[in-house]
Amino acid sequence: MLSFDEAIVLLAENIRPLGAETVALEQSAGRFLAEDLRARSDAPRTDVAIMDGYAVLRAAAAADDSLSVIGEARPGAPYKGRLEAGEAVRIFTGAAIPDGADCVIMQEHAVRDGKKVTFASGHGPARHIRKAASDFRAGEVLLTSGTRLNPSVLVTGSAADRARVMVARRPRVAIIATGDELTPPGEASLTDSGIPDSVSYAIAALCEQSGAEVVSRLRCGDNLSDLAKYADEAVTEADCIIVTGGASVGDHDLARPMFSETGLNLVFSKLAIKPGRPVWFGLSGSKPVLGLPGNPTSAMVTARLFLRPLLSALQGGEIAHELEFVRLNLASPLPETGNRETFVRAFWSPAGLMPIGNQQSGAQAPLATANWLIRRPAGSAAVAPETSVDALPF
Ligand SMILES: Nc1nc2c(c(=O)[nH]1)N[C@H]1C(S)=C(S)[C@@H](COP(=O)(O)OP(=O)(O)OC[C@H]3O[C@@H](n4cnc5c(N)ncnc54)[C@H](O)[C@@H]3O)O[C@H]1N2
Ligand code: MOO
Repeated sequence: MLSFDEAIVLLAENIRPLGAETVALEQSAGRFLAEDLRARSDAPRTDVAIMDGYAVLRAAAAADDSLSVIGEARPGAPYKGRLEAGEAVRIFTGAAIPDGADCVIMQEHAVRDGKKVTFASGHGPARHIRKAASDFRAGEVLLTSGTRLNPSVLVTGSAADRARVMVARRPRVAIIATGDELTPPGEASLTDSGIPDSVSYAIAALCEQSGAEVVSRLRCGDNLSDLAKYADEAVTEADCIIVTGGASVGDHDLARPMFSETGLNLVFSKLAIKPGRPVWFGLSGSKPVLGLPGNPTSAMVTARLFLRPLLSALQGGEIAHELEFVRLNLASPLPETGNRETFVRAFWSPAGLMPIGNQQSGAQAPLATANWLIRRPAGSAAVAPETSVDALPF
């Protein structure tokens, strides 16, 4: 069986970015940049005040000197003249420092009397000036292609002063949940033995969160001709197809056979990981098809490990960026692992990572609490609390 790392290499080798389009900046949130974004001007464009107060020539503004207030500087409305010794310009945070000034004295230290201002001693050595281009310079690359425009990144992107940006096309995803037993949530208890389809909703949410557009989400019983029809439609309408369940070896596990008419080049199936061994990946023509195990915990773990990187790569993102494990301390012991690399579900507590009690692949309730995956190599010995482990936000 292939390892997780080997499978990720194969995934990366088989995904090509979908292409790009230009959108208005206000439509770019959550999208992946498909160009390097360069600054159009320096930021700040000039030296600016970082406090409300008075711009002065510091050497000529000793305590109790009375200075003439010769004008005002506001952000976007600079004082146009030149300031001489003995003069002050009323200034507000963000305004350009007038020529001749080298310091802003906060208004809390000022006593204003008509056109005159004096400063009490004790306003300290700070000049309260942000230097021109101290944030970035004109022409500097602020964001590189492949960067996702999350809210903070959008500040940087907007500051580059561009109305339109080139972004990766959103992958159109079709989700097919397989299993005779599945019902829409709200209907299972009305049947004798149905269970709510809990996985496809979560997978759809993960796709949307990862920048994709879910164009269809179907539930289908274990009937090969129906499934084959859905497979064909999905490959026609979507850029990427996700199948849940039916991944294993049972007589009713039809996730791969359903693509036999449409065509499927299997890239990997069955990995030496726990949970999620039956996860599989292939291409139908050039379109990626990812099969997730039906067990809800296995489905979500494999979606985190493979679906997120896959959707990111379709949008020109870095797979490695989606799989940045960090070292964190354990709050409680972990038992030895078996012969599969193991991704332990855990949550973060003030004492460190706390593995969830129920580690079964079919568990659903713990998914409400687990927010980290601890990665443990196959054949790891038991470890004590305080040990540091590799962990990935889940
Ligand atoms: N003889 C073997 N049996 C199994 C093997 C194996 O290697 N040999 N692998 C086991 C492992 S590991 C897993 S994981 C499961 C997953 O297999 P499938 O992908 O075929 O999953 P299903 O059989 O379709 O379903 C498993 C389980 O999950 C429930 N399920 C399925 N879909 C959903 C959904 N959308 N929402 C909620 N729950 C769902 C389903 O009812 C089953 O209980 O196979 C082992 N078997
Ligand atoms: O590998 Mo399956 O996901 O444990 O139960």
